[in-house]
Amino acid sequence: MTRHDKLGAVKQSEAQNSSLILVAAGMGTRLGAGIPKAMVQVAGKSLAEHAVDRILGIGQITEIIVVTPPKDERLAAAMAQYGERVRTVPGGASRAASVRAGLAVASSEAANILVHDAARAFAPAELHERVLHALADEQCNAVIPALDVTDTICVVQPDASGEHEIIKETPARSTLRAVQTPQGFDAALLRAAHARLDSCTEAELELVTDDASIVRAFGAEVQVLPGSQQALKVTYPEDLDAAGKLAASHLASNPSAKEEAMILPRVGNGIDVHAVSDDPAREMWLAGLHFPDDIGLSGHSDGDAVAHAACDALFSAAGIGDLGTHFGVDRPEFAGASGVSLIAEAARLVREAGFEIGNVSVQFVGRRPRFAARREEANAVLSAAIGAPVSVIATTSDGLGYEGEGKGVTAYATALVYPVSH
Ligand SMILES: Nc1ccn([C@@H]2O[C@H](COP(=O)(O)OP(=O)(O)OP(=O)(O)O)[C@@H](O)[C@H]2O)c(=O)n1
Ligand SMILES: C[C@](O)(CO)[C@H](O)COP(=O)(O)O
Repeated sequence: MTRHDKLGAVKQSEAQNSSLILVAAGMGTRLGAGIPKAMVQVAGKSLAEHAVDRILGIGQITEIIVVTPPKDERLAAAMAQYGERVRTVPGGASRAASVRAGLAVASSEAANILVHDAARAFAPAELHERVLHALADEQCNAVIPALDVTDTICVVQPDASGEHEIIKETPARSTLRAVQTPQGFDAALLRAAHARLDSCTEAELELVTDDASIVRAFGAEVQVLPGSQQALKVTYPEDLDAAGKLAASHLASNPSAKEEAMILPRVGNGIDVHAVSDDPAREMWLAGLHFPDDIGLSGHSDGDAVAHAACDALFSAAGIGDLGTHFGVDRPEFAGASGVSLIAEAARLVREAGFEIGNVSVQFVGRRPRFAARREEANAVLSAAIGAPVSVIATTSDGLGYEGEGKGVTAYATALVYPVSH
């Protein structure tokens, strides 16, 4: 009786249903993009989207479970574009915990389960297919792709003083491989091996770096296939250059992907209201300009409603919160900051989140200040602050409402941003 039979599953053909767990919950601390790594944009698409796009054409993979960053719904929202075949589940504090979250919701019908890193977003469909093909063999219950290593690899240990590392051993390079994903497993085997980790602490799970090692520790044999240079793991900022080249060569050799690569812009709105101050000495700042003939707008900051509305529109377009999120109590350096410095920082944060700014348009409603003569000046100041065109227009409200009575100003802003590769 084979191990496979013991686990109670019987392979019938290569056309067995398979689930794929795409682990995409990591924070990407080594990449340092300021957003979860799977959301980082390369050539107009997030890493998670690149990964899913390469898998969708494989009919044998009947469901793709994307394990998303816990407490962050943005990636799950982005995955809705793929329909029912792609489902999402929040991940855990470690990669292993995230795989377990995926396993908990994977279909019990699946004969095989592939586990794949979103960080290896450019692993070609051909690699997934070779893993699935290997699993179709009755004797193979676990299979991974791996590359030969080109460096000499040594095992280290602390020296007697504990201050330095010394070589413990240098294994023969010909016996070493650099392990990749997708890693493929008989579903029952993977579930049983992971069940052994039920009592592990978070710290213990953190030490588990892949699923093949879990399955091997459980006693199963793991087959090793030749890996793919395209399955590189985006880990450090330097890896994004290589990722950009892989995305470009995929587009060049795949006309349908070229059509799909249309970059969709995103818009956001923002509104801000400030009352005219009771203090006749209060300076009026609006749209980045000082209006010496007017009484200023009240507020903790300079009261620049135009700049504040523009910030919220930018944040909303990029889906990264609002003024309170970014200039709240945890950033005291921005307490009371000028409108121009806030909008400049908002633009920096939007770019850090993987977007370029198309333009920002703001209209304010108020009796004062008289704006038309200084419109070009305001546009120039605000455009320079964000590095993209800003246009501001003004209107009165025909004497109606608080704006018409000269008691306050309302600003309405719209921003357009579009994803770019880092
Ligand atoms: N808690 C975690 C940690 C990692 N991963 C996923 O596991 C894969 C490999 O992890 P890694 O490259 O280390 O990603 P991060 O943990 O995001 O990176 P870092 O260690 O630099 O923070 C990635 O696709 C990552 O999203 C996950 O789903 N859940
Ligand atoms: C699973 C993996 O990609 C195989 O090489 C790797 O172990 C993941 O490591 P990471 O530290 O979570 O990036």
